[in-house]
Amino acid sequence: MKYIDFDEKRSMDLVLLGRIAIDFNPVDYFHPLSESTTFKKYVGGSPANTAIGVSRHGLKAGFIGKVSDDQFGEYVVDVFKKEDIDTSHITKCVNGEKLGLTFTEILSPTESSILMYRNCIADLQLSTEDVDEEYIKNAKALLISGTALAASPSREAALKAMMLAKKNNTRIIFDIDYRAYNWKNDDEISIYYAMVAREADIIMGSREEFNLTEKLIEPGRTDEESAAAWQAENAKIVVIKHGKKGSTAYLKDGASFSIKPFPVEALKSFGGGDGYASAFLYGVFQGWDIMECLEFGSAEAAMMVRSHSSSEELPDTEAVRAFIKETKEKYGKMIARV
Ligand SMILES: Nc1ncnc2c1ncn2[C@@H]1O[C@H](COP(=O)(O)OP(=O)(O)OP(=O)(O)O)[C@@H](O)[C@H]1O
Ligand SMILES: O=C(O)C[C@@H](O)[C@H](O)C(=O)CO
Repeated sequence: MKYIDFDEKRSMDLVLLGRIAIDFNPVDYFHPLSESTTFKKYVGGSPANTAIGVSRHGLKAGFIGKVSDDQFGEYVVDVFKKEDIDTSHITKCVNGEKLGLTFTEILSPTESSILMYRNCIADLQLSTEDVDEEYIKNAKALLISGTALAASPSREAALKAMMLAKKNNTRIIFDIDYRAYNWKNDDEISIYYAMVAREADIIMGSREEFNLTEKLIEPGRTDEESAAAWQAENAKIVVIKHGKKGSTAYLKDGASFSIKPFPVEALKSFGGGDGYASAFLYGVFQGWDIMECLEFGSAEAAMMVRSHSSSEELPDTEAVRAFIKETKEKYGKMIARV
């Protein structure tokens, strides 16, 4: 069942816009960051992780982004090329801006935090000249990561991409993806998040992220009220995530479907969201029933919270299927559904 009417003739499935960065995750985890001495380097940044995730499922993905003109910029672009992601619209900074670095602290499976180095940052230098109408026109969908809206000129670049997507019938996916860094205040967050949420066909975020989006419109909405309000605009699917409590997809006809997280022994509490988005969106592109999309998303998210990276260990389609099968054999068929 198709929830979103993608133009199947287009060569690219999904173009993602936002940050590519680097994660340094401690090898000596379960210690405070101040005590960790050894880190493993991975591609990071939510939309970059999701680009890798959907590409491993076989979607044809491209990326609009800005990287540093140095060895780290080369590293992330090389990883994308190996992952078969189109890098033709990733450009280099010309004024020495640097790629974002994220040092992660994994204190315990449930207590993680991220320390981001995002001053003079490459990804927020993306500008309107970097956004090409033909590229967006050739894609079935555009995913905008909310952090791209945090500051100019990236903010205008993201809004231009959104406007061109609208004009060319490219479906818009909004991953709210809130990161406190680089935002000036909550009013700005609400102004720019709401602008994109109004135009989006699919909106994905946590309750906190919907609260930030709705601050200047109507604070205090329930999940049902949020879904109905965005569906009165353009949204066909609204996904609201509640971390370990699970997540719910709301459809335009008023129906809602919920899923619990798959039981796993987590290593860290971050990285699940991008695995979730990769697998859920893959299912939507395949025209699966919404419950199958949710199950796939929840399964891949669980696989990623037990992994050390948020990118390198993203699974392919067969691996997610195998994980679902094993988990159901172990815990019973309906374990994942609310
Ligand atoms: N301990 C856990 N065990 C299994 N699944 C989990 C666990 N924690 C989170 N998940 C899964 O990951 C999904 C996304 O988690 P969360 O709601 O924290 O999103 P997020 O904030 O977007 O994540 P991220 O930190 O990756 O940005 C959840 O909906 C759930 O399916
Ligand atoms: O920039 C980020 O999104 C943080 C990342 O470094 C990390 O990959 C993550 O938290 C994934 O959601």
